[in-house]
Amino acid sequence: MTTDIKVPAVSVHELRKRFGDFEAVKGVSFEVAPGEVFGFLGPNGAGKTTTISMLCTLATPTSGTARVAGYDIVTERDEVRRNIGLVFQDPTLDTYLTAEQNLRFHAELYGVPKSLLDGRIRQVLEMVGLWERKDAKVETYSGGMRRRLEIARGLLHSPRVLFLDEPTVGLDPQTRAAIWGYINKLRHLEDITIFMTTHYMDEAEYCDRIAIMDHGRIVVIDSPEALKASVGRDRVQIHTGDDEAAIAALKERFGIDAAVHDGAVTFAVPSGEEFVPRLFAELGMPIRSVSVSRPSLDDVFMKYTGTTIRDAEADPASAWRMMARR
Ligand SMILES: Nc1ncnc2c1ncn2[C@@H]1O[C@H](COP(=O)(O)OP(=O)(O)OP(=O)(O)O)[C@@H](O)[C@H]1O
Repeated sequence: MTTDIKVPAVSVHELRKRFGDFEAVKGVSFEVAPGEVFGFLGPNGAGKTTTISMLCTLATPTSGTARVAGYDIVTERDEVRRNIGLVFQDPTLDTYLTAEQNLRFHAELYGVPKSLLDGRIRQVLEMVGLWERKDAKVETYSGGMRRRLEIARGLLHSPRVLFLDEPTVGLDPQTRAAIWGYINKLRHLEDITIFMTTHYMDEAEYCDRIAIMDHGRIVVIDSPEALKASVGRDRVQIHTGDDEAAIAALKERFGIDAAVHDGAVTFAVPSGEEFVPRLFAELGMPIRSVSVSRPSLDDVFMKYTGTTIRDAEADPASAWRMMARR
């Protein structure tokens, strides 16, 4: 099998996974270039973990094909496994061992050459800021430190593709920021492709490209910038003394449908800056403040899935509708 650098890091063709009567992944196709940071975004149950598990050879596809680091995920499993690193949602560290012992154990499994091992352990532990704590048992580590150690372990055997399934879920904002700091450092230090899933829109911004997955399908795939540009509408929020009256006036005078979000009357227009002077001149009621924002990835998610990622997860009725649509 070739290891030519020009081979896509990940290439997927019509991949499907069925559990009994339920098809969790309904024929997805895409490619990830070497060196890319690629993000899978989508609500709970969209099929992200199932897809990533197939790519990591932990689940067998029902049909379709995929290659990771140039190797087939069904017929060349061992080669795929040797060339990938995994950081999954469920921790798999041995907590009664020290950080260094965990790494040595992993290195043995992956056959990391002994001559390289000491230097490599130091390098990955320094990268995630745990070198000073290498001799402490993992059971004494905080949740954030454990996640950092898992990232270090995922990198130890110099994989060509690192899979991260929700690397920051359940962590506080400071630790999330630190983990992203390591991921960004990685891009510069190692010749590696990063494939990750996330629920967090702010994290998706760091990716070179994002695939939005919904109900087992990829609904759109592009860079965060291109996706935001594709929304084509700005978000305007105004504060007035009477929200109901403002919503009625927006409808009557401009034909705009507005609603209250985050305590402000909110609506979308093609060009917010051009609209604001007209708003002040023609709304016919006092406006206390106004803000205009460019589309965010939340707006992108709304455009392509018809719901916000928070609503999709929080609202049982919408969850039910999503189930019914399947
Ligand atoms: N082993 C299994 N048996 C039956 N159904 C499964 C199995 N694994 C996953 N599913 C179902 O497949 C769908 C997709 O699940 P998956 O975990 O891939 O979604 P996800 O997008 O990763 O969601 P999350 O963000 O919650 O991890 C879900 O409806 C899930 O219940």
